[in-house]
Amino acid sequence: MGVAEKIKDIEAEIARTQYNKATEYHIGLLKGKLARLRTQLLDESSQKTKGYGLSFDVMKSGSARVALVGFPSVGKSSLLNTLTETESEAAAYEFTTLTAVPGNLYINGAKIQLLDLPGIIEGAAVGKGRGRQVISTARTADLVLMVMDAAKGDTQRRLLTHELETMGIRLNTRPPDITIDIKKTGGIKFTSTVPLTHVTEHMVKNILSHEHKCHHAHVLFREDATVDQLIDVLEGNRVYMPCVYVYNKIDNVSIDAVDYFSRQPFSICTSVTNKMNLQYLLALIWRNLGLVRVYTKPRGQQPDLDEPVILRSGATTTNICQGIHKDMMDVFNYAYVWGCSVKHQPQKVGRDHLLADEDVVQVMTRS
Ligand SMILES: Nc1nc2c(ncn2[C@@H]2O[C@H](COP(=O)(O)OP(=O)(O)OP(=O)(O)O)[C@@H](O)[C@H]2O)c(=O)[nH]1
Ligand SMILES: [K+]
Ligand SMILES: [Mg+2]
Repeated sequence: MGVAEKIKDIEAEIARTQYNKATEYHIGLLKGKLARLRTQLLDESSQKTKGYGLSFDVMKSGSARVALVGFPSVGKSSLLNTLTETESEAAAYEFTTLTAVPGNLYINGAKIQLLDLPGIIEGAAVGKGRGRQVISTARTADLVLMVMDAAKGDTQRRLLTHELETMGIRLNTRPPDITIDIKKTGGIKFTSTVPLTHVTEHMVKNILSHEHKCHHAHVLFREDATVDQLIDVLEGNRVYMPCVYVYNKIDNVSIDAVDYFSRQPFSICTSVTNKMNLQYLLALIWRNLGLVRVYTKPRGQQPDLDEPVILRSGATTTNICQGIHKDMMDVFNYAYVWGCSVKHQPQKVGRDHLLADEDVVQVMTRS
């Protein structure tokens, strides 16, 4: 039996087993086995491409990458054509787009890569061919735009989320707060700092020893995590990224449907053909990428507000200095900062100061 068939078997067994206190242990082990097989499947396919990964060969460019993922003919290419200078063929038949097509978005002075991808269908993650390649490419993005046909909305969202999860993508959530420290001896030591309602020590030990052949480790739970979250930590090949759910073609549905979709978490309704809500979409993309604009101010001059330096959230004074000149940190003394990251305007800060969006920074070098 091939790996894909084994996966199907276990999925079917999990689906037909009713979840309760008596079965949760068994289901936990099955999930562990399933995760192992899925990782094996991912590894196998990347070996075939000589460790190159499965993804489409498109260079990253700009400050971030946003991937368009969705069923065929939901309007991904039409969206790329409307928001960027790039032309990607759009048409009324399914699977019009056959490869990855990059375009540039300009938001708040930042250049962001928008990546059009072929449409995918249910089973893409375990099937052969382009579906896996699409999701592998989505794994390299900083944000996923899940584009859907509002007339089919909720089902598409559920099915696609499952496909992405199968390939190790976790949307709109943080990595679980679990640490697993592999040891040489001493057995498995299990501790938690909070009461656990989803897993037991027995289950954790069994998943570690059966599926991972790990018999000596310190396991620490700092949150009430589920068995799926434990498996995510054990498998270790997960990517965590934000996702915006785009319900497109709202020109085709009732106002009640629009109202309903708009209220779903991380969601937006658009009509590409009628250019409805596209400005708000750009604003949502910006917010979810968490980029930071920083303006530099030369001594004795006004800051240059037309040319922000674009940094990732979590950027410090050091990062902006490195952006100005590679040897800047050698002569860095301190910096003055104006903006939301400081209490006093300006405030003197050191090299590890955390910058906020729209801060102004004046670097003072050692004389
Ligand atoms: N009514 C309506 N039609 C739209 C909208 N956006 C796109 N379309 C139409 O939907 C069809 C498919 O659009 P594409 O942009 O090719 O869709 P796609 O998701 O890129 O499709 P694939 O590349 O085949 O996966 C085209 O006929 C578009 O004109 C919209 O907002 N409303
Ligand atoms: K199409
Ligand atoms: Mg397309």
